[in-house]
Amino acid sequence: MEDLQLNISVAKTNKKKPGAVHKDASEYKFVSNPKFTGKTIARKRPRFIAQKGNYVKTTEEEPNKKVAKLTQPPAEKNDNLEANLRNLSENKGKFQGKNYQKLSDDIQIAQKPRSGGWISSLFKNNPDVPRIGQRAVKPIVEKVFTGKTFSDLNIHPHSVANLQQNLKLKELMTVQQNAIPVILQGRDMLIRSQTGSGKTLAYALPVVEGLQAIRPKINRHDGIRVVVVVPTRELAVQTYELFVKLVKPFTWIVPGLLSGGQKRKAEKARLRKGLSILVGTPGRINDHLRHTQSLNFAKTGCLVLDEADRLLDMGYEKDVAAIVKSIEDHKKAATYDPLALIPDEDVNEKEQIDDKEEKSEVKHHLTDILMSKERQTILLSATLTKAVENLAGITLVDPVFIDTSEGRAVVADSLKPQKVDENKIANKKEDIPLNKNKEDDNTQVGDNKNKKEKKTKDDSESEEEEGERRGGLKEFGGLNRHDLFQTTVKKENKKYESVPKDTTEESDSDSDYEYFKVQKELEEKNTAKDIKEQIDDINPQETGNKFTEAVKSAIIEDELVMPQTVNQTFLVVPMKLRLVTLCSLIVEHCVLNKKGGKMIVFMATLEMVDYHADLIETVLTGKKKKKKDQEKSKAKKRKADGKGKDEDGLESSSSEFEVDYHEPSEGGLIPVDLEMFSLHGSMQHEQRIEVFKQFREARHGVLICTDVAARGLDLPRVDLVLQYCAPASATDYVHRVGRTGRAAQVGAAVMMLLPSEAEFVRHLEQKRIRLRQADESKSLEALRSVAPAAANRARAAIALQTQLEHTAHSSAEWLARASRAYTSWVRFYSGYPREVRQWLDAKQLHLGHAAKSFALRDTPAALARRSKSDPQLKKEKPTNRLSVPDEVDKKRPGFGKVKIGFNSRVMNKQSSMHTASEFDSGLPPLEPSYKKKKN
Ligand SMILES: Nc1ncnc2c1ncn2[C@@H]1O[C@H](COP(=O)(O)OP(=O)(O)OP(=O)(O)O)[C@@H](O)[C@H]1O
Repeated sequence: MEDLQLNISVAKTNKKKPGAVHKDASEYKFVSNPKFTGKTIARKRPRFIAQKGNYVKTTEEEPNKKVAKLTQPPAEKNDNLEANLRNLSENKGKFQGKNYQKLSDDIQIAQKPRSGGWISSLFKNNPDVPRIGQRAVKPIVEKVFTGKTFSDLNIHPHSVANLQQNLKLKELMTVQQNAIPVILQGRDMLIRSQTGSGKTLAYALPVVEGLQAIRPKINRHDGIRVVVVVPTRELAVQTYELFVKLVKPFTWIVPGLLSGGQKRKAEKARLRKGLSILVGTPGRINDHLRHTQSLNFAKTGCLVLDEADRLLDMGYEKDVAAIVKSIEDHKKAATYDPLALIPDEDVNEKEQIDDKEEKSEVKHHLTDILMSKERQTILLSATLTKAVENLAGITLVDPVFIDTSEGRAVVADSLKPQKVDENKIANKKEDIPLNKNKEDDNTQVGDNKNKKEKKTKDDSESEEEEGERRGGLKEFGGLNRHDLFQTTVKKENKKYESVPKDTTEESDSDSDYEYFKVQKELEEKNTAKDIKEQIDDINPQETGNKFTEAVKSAIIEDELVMPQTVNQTFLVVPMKLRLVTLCSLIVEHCVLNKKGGKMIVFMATLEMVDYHADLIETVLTGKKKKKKDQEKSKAKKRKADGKGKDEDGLESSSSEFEVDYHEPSEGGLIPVDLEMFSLHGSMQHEQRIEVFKQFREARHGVLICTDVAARGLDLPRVDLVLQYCAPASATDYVHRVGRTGRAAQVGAAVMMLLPSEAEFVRHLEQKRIRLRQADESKSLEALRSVAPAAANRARAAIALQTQLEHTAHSSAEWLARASRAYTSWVRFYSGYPREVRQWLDAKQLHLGHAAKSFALRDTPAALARRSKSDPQLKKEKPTNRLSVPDEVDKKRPGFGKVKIGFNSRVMNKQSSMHTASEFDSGLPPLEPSYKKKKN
């Protein structure tokens, strides 16, 4: 190891009044000298020079003249430290670099602030904040609600009543109105609609409808009928919970959850007991496919890939491909079992009769598919990528593309090229319920596809004529054919409106039967004239709106749709002011806001999340922060190593720190009442789900998180999304912002940018996202309530920054966490994908200022040294650890043969690297990466 010459100067390196007492760690300077001779050399610049333990004061005018000899060193502790340092340098062989670092940290911690706090140069040398003029951007609009109700759909009245009474949902959302009838037809589908637009219900409701209609009724031992794959555990829990609510009236349908991090044994037992609907993360599902015999997809008739682009982005492509392959293989392998068609003996006679009648009345083709060897596949996302297009190409057969944004094709069907008068249809789609598939194009779907539609044709001549005229147009701008009877059916349905809230028995097939009878009668009553009148309003022209074309053009256009109810702004803040600005925005929104705001703060790395959540909570609320799990494991470790000493044998400092709140003097802070939550992919599973549930229930508070919370999560009442770190792509921006303004609620989104990053908004404008620059001068205002004695907001910010720095330097643990957070952010920053690097350029960063924004007082060089010696900071580059290594693939039965149809190179590797560390499949390591050598 390189020799180190440690020049300990007790003078501050920057200007200071002569004779001042030196208390800041930056006063010490460590100089590397390869020609180290063992001597400690005094430097000229400092006014206090260390000479063999004696402190000698010099003057600036006569630097070599000793004017006074201090009998005592400035502080005993510093003296010890200095002696330790010297000792270390002399015993260099015995110690590794981290020991030096440990001492350097101890020196920093030993420094106490002066009574007034450190003088912070927060407001000096900051770059000017540029004014980014707003360009005329016309955002793409998507109408959220349709004015139609669930009873307008051709679904079971118990479902309608359940939605109204238990889920409190009445009106149909656009995507639901468009997608549900098509899904009920059993068509494969790609759905794109904006965040918070109700996509989950758009597929979950028809799936439950299809399942409940199967006769004889399915039971949990029949096998898994529906598989729903989602990218994160929280989303899996959320989706599973929705299914639980939807199947309430149909208790014979059993949903189940497989998400990473849970005990495999419990999940195995659940699978053995049997499930009808399986919701899970791809890694975990695959894990069970390999290890759990009872997981079989032979009966699976529907596969849903939610947040499809993210599933591919996260490196799950192999797992997704393996799931698709398993479904195909299991279905093929399943032998035809004629006995299965014989009803159970214990089914009573009456039920058998009902079943028979209902069987002949299968309402939806989806029910047929769920009973057959076919498969329906549904892909969904608010944003599309080339990888999704490729995935669609592989997994979808004769698909329909539904895009709910205005001005674009509402529906693009792969079956017959159609030219649609888009504007007219967009205008008409809310008002005019249309009939769906026509006979002439149904033939292309396959014989078994549209039994119900055949019936429709018989019922209505005019529909057939219309179908011919439109060349079999699949225009799902309205409701299915049941809508045509909606008014009368609604009246008749009244008697079915109440659903037992706690249904423990199977729903009564009597009422089902009666309902179908009434419905049939009503259908018959409906005249051809009525239908024609309604359809005549639409006169779509011919040719040209095919699935692939529509998807391609949607991807090429690369325009993103944002909820119009979200007020989007960006705030340009110089680096040094970022942390205090963040605190100010939190206080303003969650403390000063009388209604009590609920906000999400997105950060780049899990180290940042952990550190900031604890630091801000400690300083703003004055609470002692205990990280229970960490503390426990540390306590155990300490016990094992010898009481109170760390691995270097040095006294370990307490990891807890209580903020000393002074009487409101100039530098004093008063604690505020604030609920803090943090969420990232490396948290323990139980903790992670607990935080998710707690924040979901909370009325106000702050969630600091990584992008693990950016997708699909429906967290009620979130009225502000703050992006503390710029997103890795415009798509990520959309999904982060999408956590607010859901279901047409009002929300706000603020993106914090550095002056060097300000032009990033131009990139978003190109995607038709419109943002307004917020006035940064007011962003610190809220801090005056935290530091009431401060003369102005700048003083308040300085007081807060001082306290933040003081806390960050209060123990070795804090300091290590701060450094880790800083280092992880620097690494993250230099890994921004190429598309955005011109605006988010690591070369533009001022690392010294950046350190300040992490409440650190070190120089970048010192921080780099610390990160090198930090055993906890992973040295290897972040890898896509969710994908299974190729060599492991080969060992899996059947897995190695999977041909990955969608080009994994298409996926943005950079972006997957960014997210890789945030997500965890919950899988144990497949093989130990190395074996420890025993000496
Ligand atoms: N018909 C409806 N009426 C009112 N609210 C609804 C309706 N359907 C769904 N919602 C609510 O809308 C919210 C958003 O729904 P959901 O989570 O399905 O959106 P999403 O489109 O999947 O969003 P993301 O793209 O972010 O995943 C949920 O709170 C849900 O309960």
